[in-house]
Amino acid sequence: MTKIAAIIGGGVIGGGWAARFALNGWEVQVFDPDPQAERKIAEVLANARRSMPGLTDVALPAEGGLRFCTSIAQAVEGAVWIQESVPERLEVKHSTLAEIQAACDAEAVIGSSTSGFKPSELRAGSTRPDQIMVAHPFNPVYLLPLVELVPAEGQDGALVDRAKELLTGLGMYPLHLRKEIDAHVADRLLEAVWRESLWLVKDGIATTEEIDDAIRYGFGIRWAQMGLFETYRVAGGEAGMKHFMSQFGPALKWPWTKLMDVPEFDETLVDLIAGQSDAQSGAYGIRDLERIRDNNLVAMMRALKQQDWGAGRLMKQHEAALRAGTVLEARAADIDDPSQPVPTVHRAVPLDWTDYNGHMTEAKYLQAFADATDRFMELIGCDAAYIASGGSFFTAETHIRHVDEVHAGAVIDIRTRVLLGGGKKMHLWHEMYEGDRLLATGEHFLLHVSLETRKPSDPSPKIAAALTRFAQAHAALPMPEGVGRFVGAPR
Ligand SMILES: NC(=O)C1=CN([C@@H]2O[C@H](COP(=O)(O)OP(=O)(O)OC[C@H]3O[C@@H](n4cnc5c(N)ncnc54)[C@H](O)[C@@H]3O)[C@@H](O)[C@H]2O)C=CC1
Ligand SMILES: C[N+](C)(C)CC(=O)CC(=O)[O-]
Repeated sequence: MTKIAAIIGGGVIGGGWAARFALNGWEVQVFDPDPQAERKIAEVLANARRSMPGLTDVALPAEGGLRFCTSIAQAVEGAVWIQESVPERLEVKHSTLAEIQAACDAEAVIGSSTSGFKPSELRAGSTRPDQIMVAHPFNPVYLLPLVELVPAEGQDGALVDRAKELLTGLGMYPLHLRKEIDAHVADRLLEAVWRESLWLVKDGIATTEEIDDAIRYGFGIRWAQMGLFETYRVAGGEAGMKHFMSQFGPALKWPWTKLMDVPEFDETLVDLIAGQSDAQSGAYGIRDLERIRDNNLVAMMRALKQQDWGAGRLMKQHEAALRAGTVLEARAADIDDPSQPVPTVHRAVPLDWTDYNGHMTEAKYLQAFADATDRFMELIGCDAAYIASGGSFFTAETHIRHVDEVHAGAVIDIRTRVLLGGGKKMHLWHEMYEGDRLLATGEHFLLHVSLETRKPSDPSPKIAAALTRFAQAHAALPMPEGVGRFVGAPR
């Protein structure tokens, strides 16, 4: 069943939420009185379409529609999730929430993006206070998985569980805060760093660029993968956290910090910071910086995914959920009709698969075809358990033809045919498509081997039977154009 999300306030954060929902297959209804909102959301969505699908190695669901509404009442109609992202002023939040509740389904979740207000403050004067909770995201909402989910004391547990389930379904990480507090958890940390940084600039100790360098060349990278406490545990050496605390704890009482004071936010400070920021980053437009940020975030999260760690582990779990129940999960025996080429890859082109020519780079064609081969091997029973028992296939020869271009964010499908399958031999033909457009073909000859002797050997009877089943069925198909081609340069 199609799910509907209402986005009330479509600025930086509302636009990010709209993209997160739409790219996960939800229908999105937006209300924002700003005449520029449609244009701004279209730009955020374009960035999201380019970057977000590359987080997983399985394609996201088909994108949901985006509809701009002329009133809050129209936007919340039929919505099971309503995300309020209006400016951070309590009276604006209150009037918006009242308008939402006057029209929305009583069962819908109302999440507020507020960076600082407590849910009890948001709910004051509400007709159905139990429906409202804080769902505080991080910019860019379409890439960063964290959402601080802050219910008020005594809030309906079933609704909180439903909220968590829906957010998890969007590939997000709901961090359920047990107690409400001003600015939640993450913003308290960020505010502390922000305040101290303002002091460092105001006092002429460091420029905005030097402070950014202090973060991005060092502890920022560390934080992205282990956070604070785990990082410090490691820094305690073999004796761990206790040693770390006894060694560095007393430093907290040294005059290192001005964290309790806020520098005067006068014109001089604003001009000083803004001027340095212009000198540091003014050569780029905001949309350029957004794209640079997105490229880096996707590459970092994909690296963490490979390590099965932190935000990367979450991406892996989301990917498994996307794969569940699709043909990409089937086994050979589950494929009713083996007469057609088998779908082996269904994914988007990630940003880091593209090159200086602005399209998918050649090495990644081999990776995509290798993934298709791995998937086909798994399908016929040559899975991790079989390989651990000592048998596998080695590729002996590969021929790739690049037929057409493909760009970041595009969904590609690979369909695989068996040209020859019998005994030790497996001759595969992969075709890569974007929709109906043929992008590339891959022809691969593989031999079954014993991983002990490293020599060709017969596969298990089960694998042989599954391979033969496809080979015989595919033999009835016309021979694909390009089979057996070589690079025919004139000599
Ligand atoms: N910008 C950030 O880094 C983050 C902001 N937040 C929170 O998200 C919320 C929104 O912040 P931003 O998106 O940054 O602000 P923004 O200024 O970019 O967007 C606010 C949008 O709300 C619209 N708006 C104003 N009154 C409205 C109304 N009555 N009904 C519907 N829309 C209305 C405005 O036209 C504007 O497009 C705030 O509560 C903020 O604390 C949360 C996480 C990060
Ligand atoms: C600056 N801010 C308080 C609005 C930031 C956030 O709320 C979260 C973020 O994305 O850093």
